[in-house]
Amino acid sequence: MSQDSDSLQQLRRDIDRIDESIHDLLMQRSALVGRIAAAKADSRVTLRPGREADILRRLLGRHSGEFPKLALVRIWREIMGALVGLQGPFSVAVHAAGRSTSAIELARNHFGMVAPLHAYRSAGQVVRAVADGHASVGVVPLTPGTELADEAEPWWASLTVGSGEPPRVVARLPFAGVAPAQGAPEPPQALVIACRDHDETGDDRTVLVLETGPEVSRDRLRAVLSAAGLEPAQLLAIYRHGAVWLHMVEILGHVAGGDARLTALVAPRDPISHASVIGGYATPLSPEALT
Ligand SMILES: C=C(O[C@@H]1C=C(C(=O)O)C=C[C@H]1O)C(=O)O
Repeated sequence: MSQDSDSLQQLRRDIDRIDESIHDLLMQRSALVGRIAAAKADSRVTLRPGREADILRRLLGRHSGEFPKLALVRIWREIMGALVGLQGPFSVAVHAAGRSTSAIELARNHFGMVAPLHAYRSAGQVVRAVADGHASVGVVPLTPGTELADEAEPWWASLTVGSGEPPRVVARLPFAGVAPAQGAPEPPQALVIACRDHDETGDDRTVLVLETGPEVSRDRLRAVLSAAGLEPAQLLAIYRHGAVWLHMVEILGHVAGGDARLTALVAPRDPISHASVIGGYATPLSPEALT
């Protein structure tokens, strides 16, 4: 026979009642899935990263009380990951570089426990798996500021070409990251690709690939972008290949492919000979937004 006090027993009955309410609502939320899937019948990809970001921002905006925001985000990531998987086939291709499991962890944390993950040995294989429809989305590790020279073309360069609905960058992980512990290395990051365009959310970043001649400094590139009205947020990677340099750059805001500022970038006297939008994403939540 339990020794717990009557008041504890009563509190536990309250918790059981609340759990059942949460559970009922979860089942109700899931019951909408058929209608949601039907409304997307003409779309190859059911995932909507922009909508998911809107939901999380809205909930965090109304949140109060003791329950930790990070835990709130994690619960909703699990719910949304499960619901995407109920709308049709959904799988995640991950570039598991070397023995590192960090991209797999990022993918699990974002897409939840239910989504099947498949590890690939190269980022190029991940892009192909997504392009061919073998995977719904791909997760490729990102180390901002990466410099590559004369190796095989990086995966992101291949997103500038392709017809039909080629893979595009649609999210940056972690969407809800925590600040690294003091002295600890930068936490792992990744980009998510899928065969659809990013939906504007009102707080977004755009990823551009810029082609220049050699010896274009970061400062020069920043100046040229700013002069064209595009605010560079971060230089994500550079690929130096003989006389052709490719730069993957993150821009503040949502920039559509046909934006006049992109045309202005490729002016005859400027160092940029080609500019392509390869995707975009809802700006990830800052660690401050989660405390
Ligand atoms: C339910 C939808 O499909 C997916 C699941 C979502 C959810 O569980 O809220 C949100 C966006 C989509 O990734 C939707 O598009 O609204």
